[in-house]
Amino acid sequence: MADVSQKTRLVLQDVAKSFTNHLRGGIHLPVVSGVEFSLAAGEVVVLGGPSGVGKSSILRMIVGNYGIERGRILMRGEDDGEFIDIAAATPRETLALRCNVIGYVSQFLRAIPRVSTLDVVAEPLLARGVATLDARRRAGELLERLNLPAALYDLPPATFSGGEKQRVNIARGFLTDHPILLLDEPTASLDAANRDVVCDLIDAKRDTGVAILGIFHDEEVRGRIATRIVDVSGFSARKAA
Ligand SMILES: Nc1ncnc2c1ncn2[C@@H]1O[C@H](COP(=O)(O)OP(=O)(O)OP(=O)(O)O)[C@@H](O)[C@H]1O
Repeated sequence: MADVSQKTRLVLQDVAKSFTNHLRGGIHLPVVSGVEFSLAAGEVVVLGGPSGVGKSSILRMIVGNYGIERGRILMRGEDDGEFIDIAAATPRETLALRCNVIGYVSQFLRAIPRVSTLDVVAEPLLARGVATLDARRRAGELLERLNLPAALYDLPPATFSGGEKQRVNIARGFLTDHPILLLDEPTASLDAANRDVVCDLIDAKRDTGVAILGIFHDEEVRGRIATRIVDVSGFSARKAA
């Protein structure tokens, strides 16, 4: 059983995931089993292990995008608060957790047609009750910090370059103050200068006591930001296969 202290924000207990491909005669693909670790406020834990071992699947289970086949994923937003098990949460509870407790920067931005960049970034703040003008101002400041040209703010990000879309996605995820933040390869398409900005943003979040769990293939970024590495190979359900 993973350690639980006052500062613990997230606990995974005996979590397993496999996929069944119904288009291929029900082929069963085990991915991870016995996943067990915890994450505390002020930590930056990086999931390690080779491609395909199950790192993104773990993040997607934590955020409630993938069903959890076995085990518990417990989370809470404050010291000594009640843990909620996302494996047993109703859709309404899952949405509330995403609004208030857990932020997620996915690998790719899901652009909504016709919505401007500024509004895409401001949206999670609006959902938490921040006034429109204030949310848009804060969105603009963060986009500026991420060196996105101001001429792009009023355009929908659908036609942006990979690195531009990624910076919009990062701004959207970092603008709110969720106590847990999940990052799936946020620096993959960025140049060195913007990678540095994202590392600084991660450091700043950690300093305010956010619990951060991420995937970073870039060794230099990992070395700079990680306070601990959890090697997912140890939970590979295929190791015996
Ligand atoms: N929705 C899905 N349906 C079927 N199989 C899936 C699905 N999502 C992930 N997988 C499979 O689960 C395994 C783990 O994938 P995952 O993306 O979690 O790995 P990863 O460690 O994040 O890899 P990478 O470092 O390459 O991003 C892979 O074999 C992948 O094909």
